[in-house]
Amino acid sequence: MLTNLRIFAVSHQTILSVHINNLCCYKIRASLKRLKPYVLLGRNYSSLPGLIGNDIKSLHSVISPPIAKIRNIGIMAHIDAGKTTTTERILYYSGYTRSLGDVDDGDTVTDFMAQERERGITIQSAAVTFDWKGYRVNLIDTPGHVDFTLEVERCLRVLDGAVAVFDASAGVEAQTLTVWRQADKHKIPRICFLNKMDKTGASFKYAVESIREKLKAKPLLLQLPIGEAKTFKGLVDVVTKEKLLWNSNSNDGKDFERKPLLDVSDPELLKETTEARNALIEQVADLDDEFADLVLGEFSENLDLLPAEKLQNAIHRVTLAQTAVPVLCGSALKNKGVQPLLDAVTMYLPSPEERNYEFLERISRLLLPFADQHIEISSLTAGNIALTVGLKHTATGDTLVSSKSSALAAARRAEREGEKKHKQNSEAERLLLAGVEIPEPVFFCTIEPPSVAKQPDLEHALKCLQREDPSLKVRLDPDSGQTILCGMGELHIEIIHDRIKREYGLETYLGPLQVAYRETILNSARATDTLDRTLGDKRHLVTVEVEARPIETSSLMPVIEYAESINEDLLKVSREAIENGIHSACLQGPLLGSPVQDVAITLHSLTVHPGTSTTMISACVSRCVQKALKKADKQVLEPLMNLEVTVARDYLSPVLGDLAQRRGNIQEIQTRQDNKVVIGFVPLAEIMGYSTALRTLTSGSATFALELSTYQAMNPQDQNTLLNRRSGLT
Ligand SMILES: Nc1nc2c(ncn2[C@@H]2O[C@H](COP(=O)(O)OP(=O)(O)OP(=O)(O)O)[C@@H](O)[C@H]2O)c(=O)[nH]1
Repeated sequence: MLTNLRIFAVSHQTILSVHINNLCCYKIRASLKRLKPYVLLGRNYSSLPGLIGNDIKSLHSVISPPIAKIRNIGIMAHIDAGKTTTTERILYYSGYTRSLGDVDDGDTVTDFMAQERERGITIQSAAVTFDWKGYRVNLIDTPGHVDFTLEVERCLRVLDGAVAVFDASAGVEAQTLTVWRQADKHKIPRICFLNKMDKTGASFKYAVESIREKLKAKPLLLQLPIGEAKTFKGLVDVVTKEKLLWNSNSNDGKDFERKPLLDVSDPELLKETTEARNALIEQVADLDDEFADLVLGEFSENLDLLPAEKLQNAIHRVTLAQTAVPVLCGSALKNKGVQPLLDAVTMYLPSPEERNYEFLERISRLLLPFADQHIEISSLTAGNIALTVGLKHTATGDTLVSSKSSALAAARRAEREGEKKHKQNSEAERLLLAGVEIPEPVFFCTIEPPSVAKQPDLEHALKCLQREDPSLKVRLDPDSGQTILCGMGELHIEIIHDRIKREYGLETYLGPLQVAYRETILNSARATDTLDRTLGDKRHLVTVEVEARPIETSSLMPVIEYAESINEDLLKVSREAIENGIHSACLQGPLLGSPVQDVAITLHSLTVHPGTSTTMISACVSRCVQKALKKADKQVLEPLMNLEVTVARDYLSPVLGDLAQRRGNIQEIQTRQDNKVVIGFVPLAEIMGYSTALRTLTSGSATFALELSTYQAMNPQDQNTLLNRRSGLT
């Protein structure tokens, strides 16, 4: 009986606020735009179980579980490894959904932005909450496409653990490496799931080796596959020495058989499993002293007697310490191996308590996310993930606290505790969540509203989009007055364009996509400048002398130095104006108007007539710095990308030939089953539209991943071609 439930809808602009995790707001907004109804519950939860019929099964998990029973986990992987399919299976087996969603049919729960369903990829992270065997799991599905790295980073910082999903036929792929490094940075315990064991070319051994070699991680083999590729039909649980077989007549994989391995029925498999278990025990004992004591003492005579639970506890500790990673396998698509994966999530990944985070947040309205539904709750225990609405100034990366004084008190307490323990622990115990690292956008293009009257609407839409996605930058071109969008890739900008249309009803026009170049100088140059202006009866007079010189360290911000002769008092009052002037000059280099990097600016002299405004000082310094930059020998820097192309053997030559024409620099060609993996560098300018070209060259059989490596100097010939093209000479 659901009479106490109310349905409400909110205008999408009010849903821009974010809570601890920032993750779910987009989803609300995307759904609201599609006018989905939202379920709002009253505040008295004592009667909740009675209220909820079996129709809304997942609402039972509204009741807060003890913190030890909470798991905040993310799923991360290379594009197309099967994250979304795995998530869908998880939701189905946990009883959260009633039918199996399919990415290929576009009806998954977590990929619910319209573009995601249409393109079959994950762009924004979806958070869903479900229960599994008495545990509350908050699960965040993260995007795999390189353009959306920031979204992944934003998720990782609130996770207590993660499941890394791999395509068992490909092993560790480029994007997995990037995400793995991010997870290392945030010290997130992980387990690995080797998915697609049913696929032709799937190899458990190969995938495990690539985890060892490429991720430099110690894999703990908790399962062995029974069969591979077409013959894959189940798994062996190495810890418990049981055989798990999925009934081939069952469509959804819900039912499977778990039987102890017996000498009479499976002598070979039992032998292999015993060997794997002994190896696992040895490996864990090497990493965990408490377990080593057990193994060397009580159970040294017969490891078979060592209870599975003791081994599981030790694996949990080792996973938490991140000295090794449990490895499991299965096939999400063929509905095999997902339930044991869920068991492993609850068994081996930590609770928020074990991760030592503390939250203080007190917010007026809290909502629990259930993908397409959001339920208002009165309170939430630490470690959970929730949404809040109506905040006006909070942006991605912020930490919310109830008051400044409580934040200060908690920070002081954390510091004291940090001092009491080890110094190196204090970072983990820091109260404030670290902000997200925002990657520099490498592409830009102009964006225009359908009419001048719509410019304010466009500005509003861009402001909202930027608050949720700091990797999107918007600036105004000072010369043309046009609005410029800067993003992470072609797809990123295309999606933003699409969202402005769908969510804000604005048909905008994009200019051609351009590469974000940078500039630097190759030698030192000095310049002097004087600004003398009389405004009303006030004379503004400034004279400056500056020197610009190249520096070795890679820095987008100019290093600012002052000569000793500069008057201290004058510097005190005008330092901010001087630095503003220098920064604004370095934003627009003399060659292409691109940001200038790797330079130091020294102020050699400064004279200011009394009464001169700081704005005039800024303007004079800026003009003088630009003069100096212009005098020096200049160099264009272009974004250089790491490229990894996986291609069938037969198509290797055309791919290599094409990359040579794109100024590609091949570092290595690896063999991966029947495929070749080409690893190298290529300038971003040459790789625009590459997905279409690659598809044509290889009849659609190749995939590729791109990641910004660095900014490199262009050779003189390429630089001349670019400059001539920009000035309209060619
Ligand atoms: N053979 C096989 N194919 C699978 C399996 N799991 C997923 N796939 C297929 O792989 C493709 C990609 O699956 P997704 O679940 O969308 O992968 P994803 O990692 O979420 O992709 P992004 O959201 O774009 O990062 C789809 O065509 C799936 O049907 C599996 O276990 N076996």
